[in-house]
Amino acid sequence: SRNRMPFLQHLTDSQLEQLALERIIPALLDRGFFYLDRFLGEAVGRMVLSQVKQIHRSGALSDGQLAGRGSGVCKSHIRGDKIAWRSGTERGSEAVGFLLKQTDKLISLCTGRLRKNTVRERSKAMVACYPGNGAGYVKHVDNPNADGRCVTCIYYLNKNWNAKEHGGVLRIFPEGKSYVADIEPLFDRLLLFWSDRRNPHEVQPSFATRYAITVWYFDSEERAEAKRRFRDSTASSQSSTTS
Ligand SMILES: Cc1cc(NC(=O)CCC(=O)O)nc(C)c1Br
Ligand SMILES: [Fe+3]
Repeated sequence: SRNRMPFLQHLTDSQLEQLALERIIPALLDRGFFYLDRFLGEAVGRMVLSQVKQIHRSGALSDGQLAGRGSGVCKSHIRGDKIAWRSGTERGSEAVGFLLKQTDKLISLCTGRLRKNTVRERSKAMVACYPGNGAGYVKHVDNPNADGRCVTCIYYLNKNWNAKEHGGVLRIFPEGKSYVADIEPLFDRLLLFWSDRRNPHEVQPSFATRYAITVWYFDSEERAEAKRRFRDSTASSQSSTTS
């Protein structure tokens, strides 16, 4: 069918392995984050972008949750992104599915050598769009309280992005380091970073439409422990209400 993916996978499995071993693992160990350009290649990157634009046009993107509990501040000043979750198997999201297949391979190559625990699970893909009204995303940590998320993986889709004019830079403040890392959300760029307190980050105000796809990879042990804590806490709260 027209939608069949041109399986010209940009990086072969052996290239992904070389990338993981020679570049990603050393960077994650040394600095805690890593990004590379031309992850999927022009053709497949464009397919992902066109599918994300279609998701946006179809009105499927909803307002991102508030970072702080409805603190009265106008919503768009805390988080201006509009989001939609995709597993990558939906009609019209085949290219997102292909991106996830590539990141799954890459992450499993990395975490197998980086962590004592395996990374077996991940979230769905979160398709995000900052509408370009000056909204950004306040400085935050993705996983401050051991909810299981260990690697944040963001794929950027913005052609001809000029940070001087459009803003929208992702600024990471690596814990304990004297520098910040400014990452422009460029087309076909993949960014990986530890999701915990090592990497507070913010999205600076964006003045053009800014698309990104984020997926979080879970450390199975930490995820299981977080679920246990959640079960205990809800059990105890139920017991208190019945008593
Ligand atoms: C839903 C959600 C999104 C994000 N996104 C970013 O940090 C922006 C990254 C970028 O687009 O460069 N972070 C958290 C902790 C949650 Br929750
Ligand atoms: Fe974040």
